[in-house]
Amino acid sequence: MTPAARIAAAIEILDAVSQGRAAEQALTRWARQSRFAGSKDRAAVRDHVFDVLRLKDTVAALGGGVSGRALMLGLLRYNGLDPSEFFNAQGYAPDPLSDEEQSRGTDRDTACALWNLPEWLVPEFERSLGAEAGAVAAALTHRGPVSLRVNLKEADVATAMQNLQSDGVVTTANPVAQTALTVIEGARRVRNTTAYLTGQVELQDAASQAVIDALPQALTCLDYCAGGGGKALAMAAQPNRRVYAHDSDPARMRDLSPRAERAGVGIQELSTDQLRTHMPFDLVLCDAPCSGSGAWRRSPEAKWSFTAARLEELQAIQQDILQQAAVLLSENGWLIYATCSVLKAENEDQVETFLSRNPDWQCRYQRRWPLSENCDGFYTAHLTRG
Ligand SMILES: C[S@@+](CC[C@H](N)C(=O)[O-])C[C@H]1O[C@@H](n2cnc3c(N)ncnc32)[C@H](O)[C@@H]1O
Repeated sequence: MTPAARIAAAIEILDAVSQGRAAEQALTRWARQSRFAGSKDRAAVRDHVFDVLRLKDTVAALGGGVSGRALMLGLLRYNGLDPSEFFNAQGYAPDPLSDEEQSRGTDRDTACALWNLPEWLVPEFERSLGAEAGAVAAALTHRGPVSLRVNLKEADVATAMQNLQSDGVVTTANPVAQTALTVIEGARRVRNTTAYLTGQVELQDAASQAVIDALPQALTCLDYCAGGGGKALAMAAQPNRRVYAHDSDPARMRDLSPRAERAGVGIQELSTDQLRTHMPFDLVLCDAPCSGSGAWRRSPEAKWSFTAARLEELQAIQQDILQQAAVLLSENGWLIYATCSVLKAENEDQVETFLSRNPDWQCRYQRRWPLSENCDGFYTAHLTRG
């Protein structure tokens, strides 16, 4: 496909998204109907769609509208490219720009100053992040790094890096966590490398790894909200831990067992009923459902669909999870709270609410990882009784 044909495809997909189709679904549907598109074409179209979704307000302002065509026009202008080189009707290129389209669009400085956040969220962003709020909003408009976790049970960091390199994946050490690597070349090859297939590395954000690095020593560890098991796997790769995994929706753990097998670690899955027979645990990790605001550059649609009502609903779920998890612990056990959110409402406020309702508990440690070029935004707190 020519670069212009890829833009035409992105326009079609963005129109489907604006009619309510999820971006992933719209991309898959387009790829199925476009057998001529190779893997590089699919990747380029996907990048266009996600770049637009990250920067929707800015590119809508630059393109003078919210149709797929206006958004792509805005993205080209944002990237300093001449739209008439792509909008020229040659081959599968989009139609040439009308006079009106040529003249439409806000000036660059005004468009680029937009925060690209839903308006209602800006005050909570400012309350949560203070002087950093604008910078974090801006960071969410860029692509996130591809990060790997070295599974120290299978390889040391240097060996994993060498093995990746021999399969065309170049990495660099990521300072956020001792096991973290950032992929600087060959990201699309990671899943085919021997290092990945033999469990030496896993895909995992560096702050997610740092949350596990920061955990206190404890033998029996329950990942109460295990989902796909990223954190359970990272815990199981550490020495002297016996790891259990639970999720209120057990179907979300379906990948855990093959991933654990590949990593050469043992993790026992527990249903909600089985928790009672295995308690008390020395440590319970609550990687709670959240806005995902620290990771919105990876799922930019979620940024635009997030509502104040959903935030309230999540806060109630997060508080319930902390209460449910607390009763599963031994007397001196560690209750660990974590989110990939940058919002105080989901982080510090939740810990405060829990402590006010449970005055015999204390917060021993808390840390926020700011969203950066190295990692997503994350938060964790370690709580104990007394
Ligand atoms: C942020 S995700 C977990 C991600 C996972 N820990 C990882 O690192 O890959 C949150 C998970 O919490 C689960 N969940 C939601 N409500 C829950 C509850 N009341 N009890 C336990 N798990 C819950 C969801 O099904 C979801 O899989």
